[in-house]
Amino acid sequence: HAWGYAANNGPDKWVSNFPIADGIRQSPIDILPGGASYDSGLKPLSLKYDPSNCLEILNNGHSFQVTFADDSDSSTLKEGPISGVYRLKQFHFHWGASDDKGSEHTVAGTKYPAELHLVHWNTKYPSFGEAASKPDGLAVVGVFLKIGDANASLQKVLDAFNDIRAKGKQTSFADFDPSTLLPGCLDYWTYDGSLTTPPLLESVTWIVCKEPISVSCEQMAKFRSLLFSAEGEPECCMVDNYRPPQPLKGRHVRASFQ
Ligand SMILES: NS(=O)(=O)c1nccs1
Ligand SMILES: [Zn+2]
Repeated sequence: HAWGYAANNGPDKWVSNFPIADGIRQSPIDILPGGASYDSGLKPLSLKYDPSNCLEILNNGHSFQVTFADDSDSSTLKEGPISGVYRLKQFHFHWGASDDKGSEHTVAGTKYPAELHLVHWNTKYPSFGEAASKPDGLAVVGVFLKIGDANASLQKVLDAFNDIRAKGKQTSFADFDPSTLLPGCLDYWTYDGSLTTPPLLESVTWIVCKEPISVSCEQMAKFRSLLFSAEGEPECCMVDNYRPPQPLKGRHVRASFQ
């Protein structure tokens, strides 16, 4: 049976099919602000996204994902801790069954109700697939979600959910600017890590924003209305699709701020 987040196929079981699960640069991690060292050499993030690159939204059975056209350098991440140009491929979220859990990264043990991942690949490689197997191949920007005011930008994404309730469903999704999902302050922590879902490849430069964005509890309920299951299968709510923090194994976390 394929990997998932249930007791029989969840994060503790992934190592049997993906031994790198016990590797030396696995993600997510618990970020200890006191343990991160300020690096004045870290540049501000340069994120430039073109809403016309937005293609579709899909339920892939693990999360929902908004995919972007990545055949040109019109939606890119530059600077920050990385060198070169990385193209936006997709963004997706991880969330909990209740507001007390759901994020993958944690901050001094604090779990947020959800976490946004904006996935970019290094254009020194020919494609996402190629880049995903290289140590400097991917850069993922992580943004925490915190319960508060409803998020108008996020609502545009949630309004598409009726068409993608079940695994394998997708629908067109156009003219969305993902930068409207970023916090006002782009201070970040950064460390070398991995994909947090199988194949768990150790190819990700993680860039985790210190400042969360807001989400209302009604909007969180909408996340939880999606299904892990496909049409015609017994309904299984898509919740708790997060991997818990992994051992740091001697890695250093750097901060872009003091
Ligand atoms: N959750 S993640 O951003 O590390 C990711 N996993 C697979 C593709 S992108
Ligand atoms: Zn993710």
